[in-house]
Amino acid sequence: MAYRSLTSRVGSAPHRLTRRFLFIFTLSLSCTYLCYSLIFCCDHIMEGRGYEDRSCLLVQDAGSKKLLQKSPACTLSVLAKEIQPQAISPAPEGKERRPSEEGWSNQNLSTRAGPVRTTPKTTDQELKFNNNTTTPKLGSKRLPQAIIVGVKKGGTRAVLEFIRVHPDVRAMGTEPHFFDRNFDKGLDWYRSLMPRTFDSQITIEKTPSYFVTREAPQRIFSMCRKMKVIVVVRNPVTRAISDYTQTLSKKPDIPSFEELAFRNRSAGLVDTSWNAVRIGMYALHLDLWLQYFPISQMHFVSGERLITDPAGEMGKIQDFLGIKRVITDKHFYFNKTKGFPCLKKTENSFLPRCLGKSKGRTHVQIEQEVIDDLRDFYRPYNIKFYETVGQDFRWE
Ligand SMILES: Nc1ncnc2c1ncn2[C@@H]1O[C@H](COP(=O)(O)OS(=O)(=O)O)[C@@H](OP(=O)(O)O)[C@H]1O
Repeated sequence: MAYRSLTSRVGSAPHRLTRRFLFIFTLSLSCTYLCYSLIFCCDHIMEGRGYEDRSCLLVQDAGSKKLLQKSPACTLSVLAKEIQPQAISPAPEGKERRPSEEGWSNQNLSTRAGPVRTTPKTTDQELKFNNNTTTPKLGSKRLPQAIIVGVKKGGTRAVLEFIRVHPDVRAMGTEPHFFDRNFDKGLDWYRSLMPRTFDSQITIEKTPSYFVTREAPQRIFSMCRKMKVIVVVRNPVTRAISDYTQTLSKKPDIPSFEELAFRNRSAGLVDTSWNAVRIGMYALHLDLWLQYFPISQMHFVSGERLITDPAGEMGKIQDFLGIKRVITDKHFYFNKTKGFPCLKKTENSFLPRCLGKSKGRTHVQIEQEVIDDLRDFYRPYNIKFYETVGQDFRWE
């Protein structure tokens, strides 16, 4: 008996040791597993939809370019889906399609439903449309985030030349006419024309005919619904005379301004089919743009104030673009010979520069009576335009 209890006590000591060892081993294994699971789980939280959605929302909601760039993956995905011009069928004749109307979603504008619900994937299409041309030192060619859409003879060249002095803006020098004449050439063609930019810079182009091109708002919207649209407007009567003066300088044999402007002069019937007259009916054209873009996404520059107070107008443009007010009155001087404000230095040179000879021409002399009749004709359009824009341009 004494022997049995002795052996059982002697035999249980290593047994207990083994059990203790097994217990500690199991405990440490469990701890390791728990830690691993926690880390593993966190990884999944970071990659989960909630995170992606938030980064996409930045792109969707932010008007500012800087936010766009903070979530590049989403931006790429948004761009790739938005820009497929060949797939956009024209709106039915006489009826512009509103973005909210049915059927629009079939036109590769799936981003309206929101990239927020899409897991960004890099497809061949995306690679094609996105920054695969990036060269770290030179930047990359990007589609514009802001466009000066008009108006012809409003002062669009002055705005472009002034804004490109800003270090955060790069502009295409010539007019690409993509959304009117060259739309068939496709977005790759359009983008290839753009200057190289860094992430912090805005790409901008100007084509004054866009404002009066029926398809332009829809096409621009389908490329980038967050596009910042700039319109430089000028007294429509002066604008028409400026337009006519330009045409006359190229074709000296055209009929007189008066002959072209009126269908029946004595009855005071204005010929609205003449482009020089039609362009100045701003309220009509603006209606089409407002079917796609909210007024807050459009900025209207006074062509008159651009001459009398260029720094003031440029200040407002910089605010609209969400960039620092770098261009101030220090950048301008009034050139008495030219009769216009000029830049003290430009984007590429420290020398002063005025716009070319075709900007600031002496206008053809037009009878005061003709001017008065045209002013009367434009009055209702102007008033409607002031009301819509919320600015009085004082053309009366
Ligand atoms: N700083 C400065 N220098 C020269 N010209 C200036 C300037 N600011 C505005 N303007 C006015 O710009 C008018 C030409 O407008 P656009 O550049 O839009 O013309 S175009 O549509 O690109 O042909 C041009 O019209 P005209 O005066 O009729 O020639 C100018 O009045």
